Amino acid sequence: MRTAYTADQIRAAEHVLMARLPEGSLMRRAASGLATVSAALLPMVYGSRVLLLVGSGDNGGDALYAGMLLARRGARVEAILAGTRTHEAGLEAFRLAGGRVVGPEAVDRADLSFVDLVLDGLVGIGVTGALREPYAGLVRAVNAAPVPVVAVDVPSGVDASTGRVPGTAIEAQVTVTMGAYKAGLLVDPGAAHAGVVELVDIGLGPYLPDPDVVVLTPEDVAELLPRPSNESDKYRRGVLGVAAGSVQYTGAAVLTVGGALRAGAGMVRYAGQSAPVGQVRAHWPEAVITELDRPSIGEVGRVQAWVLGPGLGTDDWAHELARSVLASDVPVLIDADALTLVARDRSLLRRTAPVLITPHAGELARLTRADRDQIEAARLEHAHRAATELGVTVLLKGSTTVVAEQHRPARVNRTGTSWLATGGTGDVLSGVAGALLAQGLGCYEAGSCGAYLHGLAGRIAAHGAPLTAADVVAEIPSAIRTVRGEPRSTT
Ligand SMILES: NC(=O)C1=CN([C@@H]2O[C@H](COP(=O)(O)OP(=O)(O)OC[C@H]3O[C@@H](n4cnc5c(N)ncnc54)[C@H](O)[C@@H]3O)[C@@H](O)[C@H]2O)[C@@H](O)CC1
Ligand SMILES: Nc1ncnc2c1ncn2[C@@H]1O[C@H](COP(=O)(O)OP(=O)(O)O)[C@@H](O)[C@H]1O
Ligand SMILES: [K+]
Repeated sequence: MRTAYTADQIRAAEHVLMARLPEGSLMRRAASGLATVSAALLPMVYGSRVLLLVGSGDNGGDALYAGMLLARRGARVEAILAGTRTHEAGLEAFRLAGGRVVGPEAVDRADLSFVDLVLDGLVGIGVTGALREPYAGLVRAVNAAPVPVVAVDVPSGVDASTGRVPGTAIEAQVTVTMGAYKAGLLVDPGAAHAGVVELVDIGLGPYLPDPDVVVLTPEDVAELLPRPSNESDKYRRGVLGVAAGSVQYTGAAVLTVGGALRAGAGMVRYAGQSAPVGQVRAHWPEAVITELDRPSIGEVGRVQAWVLGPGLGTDDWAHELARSVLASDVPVLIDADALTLVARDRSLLRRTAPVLITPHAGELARLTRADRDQIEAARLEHAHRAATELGVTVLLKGSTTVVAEQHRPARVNRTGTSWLATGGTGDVLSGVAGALLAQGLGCYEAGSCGAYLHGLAGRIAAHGAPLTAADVVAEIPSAIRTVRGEPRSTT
């Protein structure tokens, strides 16, 4: 499990560690890691040109000490001192090693074309709000130039705790982060600015509290995924009910059922009207089907969980069917049209069995009456707030998927690909996560493992080219084999 923390958590841990060490030793450790990563990005350190952007705080200090180490190895290192102050000891050490201070005009396009690497040490976990001048102008100039950038600790302009980017922010190829991952490096929009994140161990580990954010590894997912045993039968493995699809949206039913079957449900019971029933029957003879003549699941038979909503419509029939599903005593995953129904009628959420909702930012905006852009800018905060306010587990979809539940670290998933931004892939995710719920995983585990597998299946299906939602369904078994470390094909 990869764990990540807020700026305050990091600061508190650093404080304790620093009190036990001689002054400056943490910064020396940080700078040494930074110089090592930077050197590896240069074809040859000796003779290469490195430009440091140095801000007024310790982030600038890290950059200066790393610049000192590179200068000692023969690099031509220059520093723009952008702050009103500069880390004094760092600057002295930098100068003694042969580093030169230059004016801000060094970021002119012509000058940058001679630079092999920029180290961004303007601001780290100490940032507040949007980057101010002259930092913002320097960052714009560097972003516009074709020069690789290593961000020190956090890309300047990214909020380390939340991943918010309230103004300009550096676009780094690599971010060398000190002591522990910052949550904002793992969540968009911040993550998109960070590039590859390299962690430098400065000995902070024992002093860190419970994490704010967690990222699952393939090993974590493999351990959490249910696996049939000798005693298993289709009922014991988990039966999922699917209430999805309508006359207008028959495909949603097919995709949800497909996602569920491929993700290992022992059985899928599909309940719907005649049009989607015909389609589901044609595509998935494995599904057990109840054609509904009234909006009730009374005749459907026992299930261990429900998926409610993809393509269901929002008319009175759909509303009644939603009420019937939510009146059951098993976990329910609520998606798509059913989220619109819940936004209109919150009383639908009054139940004791668990609820997992799987909105994209627009759907969450409707549910919580927040602004869509604000949700996308601060995904962690909004997912957590919705989980607390609604008393449910929230899986917020998008380029970074966030799974939030009250009193637990947010689980962040980035296995996906932007090729997944196509109609119907969300229905597949509902089927996958629903199947995991039916197999006995809690909402938090089913949501985070479902997002992981769905994203990975999308990546395998896309392979650098457009995909369809049906392709994602087909690759779910490959994704499961991949996390289990089994060969993808036995042929
Ligand atoms: N404390 C330590 O011993 C260690 C600190 N480390 C480094 O120290 C950094 C934190 O240092 P600081 O606490 O000094 O904070 P920073 O260096 O991150 O930033 C603080 C400075 O930035 C300015 N600033 C804040 N927001 C700004 C904005 N929007 N526009 C322009 N200027 C802004 C502030 O006025 C302040 O001078 C970490 O990110 C890391 O790089 C590492 O060396 C590890 C050890
Ligand atoms: N830019 C992106 N990068 C990675 N994954 C994405 C991106 N955009 C969308 N996705 C994923 O694609 C799926 C789209 O779901 P959704 O918005 O519900 O679409 P639909 O309703 O058409 O099925 C979600 O799993 C989401 O996380
Ligand atoms: K920085």
